[in-house]
Amino acid sequence: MERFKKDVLNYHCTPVAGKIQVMPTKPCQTADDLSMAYTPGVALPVQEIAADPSTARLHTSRQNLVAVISNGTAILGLGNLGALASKPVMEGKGVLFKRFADVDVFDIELNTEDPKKLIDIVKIMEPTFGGVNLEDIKAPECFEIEETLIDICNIPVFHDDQHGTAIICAAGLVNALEITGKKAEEIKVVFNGAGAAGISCAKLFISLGVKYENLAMCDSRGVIYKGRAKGMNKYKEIFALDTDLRTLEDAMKGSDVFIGVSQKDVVTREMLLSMAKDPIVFAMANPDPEISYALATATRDDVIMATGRSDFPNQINNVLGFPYIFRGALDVGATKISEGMKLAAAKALAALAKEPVPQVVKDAYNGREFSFGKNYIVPKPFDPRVIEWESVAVAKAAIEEGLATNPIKDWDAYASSLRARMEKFWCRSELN
Ligand SMILES: NC(=O)C1=CN([C@@H]2O[C@H](COP(=O)(O)OP(=O)(O)OC[C@H]3O[C@@H](n4cnc5c(N)ncnc54)[C@H](OP(=O)(O)O)[C@@H]3O)[C@@H](O)[C@H]2O)C=CC1
Ligand SMILES: CC(=O)C(=O)O
Ligand SMILES: [Mg+2]
Repeated sequence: MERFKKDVLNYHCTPVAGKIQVMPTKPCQTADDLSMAYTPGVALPVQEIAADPSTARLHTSRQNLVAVISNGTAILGLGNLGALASKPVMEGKGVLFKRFADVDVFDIELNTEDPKKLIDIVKIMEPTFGGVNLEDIKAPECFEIEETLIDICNIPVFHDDQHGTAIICAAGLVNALEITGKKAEEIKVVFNGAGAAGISCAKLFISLGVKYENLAMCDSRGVIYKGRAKGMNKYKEIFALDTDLRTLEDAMKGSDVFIGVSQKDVVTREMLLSMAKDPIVFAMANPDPEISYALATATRDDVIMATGRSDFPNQINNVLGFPYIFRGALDVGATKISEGMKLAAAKALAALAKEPVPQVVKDAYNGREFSFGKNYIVPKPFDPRVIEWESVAVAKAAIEEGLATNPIKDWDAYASSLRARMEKFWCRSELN
């Protein structure tokens, strides 16, 4: 552990501090270049944009630029540690946006817990960005912030902890159900965590067929039941059960699925043993899950076990969502990210997990073999096919729903452009 800590801090400190920088995309070597990049030449695109705002797409970096915005009130599962402390995570999101989907990011950490102030600041910044990714903003404020910004902005606004998480979790659930032969309409599901991630995942589970009466949601006070007075809000109220269950331990007995989006180590061996046959456990709290991978798999050999971490099988993490969803949305100039676009992303991920896995993916994971089954229910983040499957699905859904201001006409050319983006990060021979 000490060694890991040293390596991680060293990774962040050297050779330069932090994880991301800004690079020019045009030459600036000569006086002529300077005349074009800056004054007097720059006046010309200024006038073009003033006359027709849609040309900002052509003359500036806006359409490939996403704001990753946090106030640090729910940093991973570490809690409210403030805006400045959230910066390593937000820079990390920037790295993943770039590495996996060639999207540029400015990370912006805002020193306010006032939703109205945060909304006003983001709205004021709309001319700068092609999209806004809200991150690690705690519930319930995150819901009002996102809902309002979606209404008042003409660019996609997406709270990653809500929808990115829900999309991957839904893809994982669909495949885990297929492997265990269970049906969404019949399963008993326990959620631990009724915040940004929990509420959004639960809503998507309902649209996949899970029944409200079979979904027990818990928060830091235990089961959310009808009539509970303390620690409630209107988002939790939707999932309040008419039940005598009061604790997580009560809810776990006989359940088929456990979704953890809360805190580390809150699920015991006994709770896992009390679940039904072939339990599905997505313990997604970061950096440490609700029950460790080692304890869960040592306790039950019939468990399908997933965590949010990179170092165990089945990483259910929104890294498989936000880069590709924004890639598709930006490329068609989507004004919003709709339910249809989210569902298209989840279906694409679930389907890709059933395809044979190419060598480049195995190489990225020390030569390990992957095939669809209980230890491989969603694609790996280092799978260069995800961009084509997921971003294309999202772009198509945006067009079908009338949300695209710049619809794609030539899908083969679009697929080639996505491959070209990936060639910046993988060499061509690896991708073939
Ligand atoms: N793997 C992934 O891709 C992702 C994982 N996550 C993880 O999910 C967790 C929650 O994130 P997020 O929803 O954004 O945070 P929020 O702050 O919005 O919500 C946290 C929720 O967890 C509940 N909670 C806290 N402690 C406990 C506990 N001991 N037992 C039961 N519930 C508890 C809170 O209860 P109360 O309402 O009573 O305060 C609240 O409902 C974090 O660990 C985060 O890392 C989040 C996004 C993506
Ligand atoms: C992965 C992520 O976004 C989180 O844990 O908050
Ligand atoms: Mg997050």
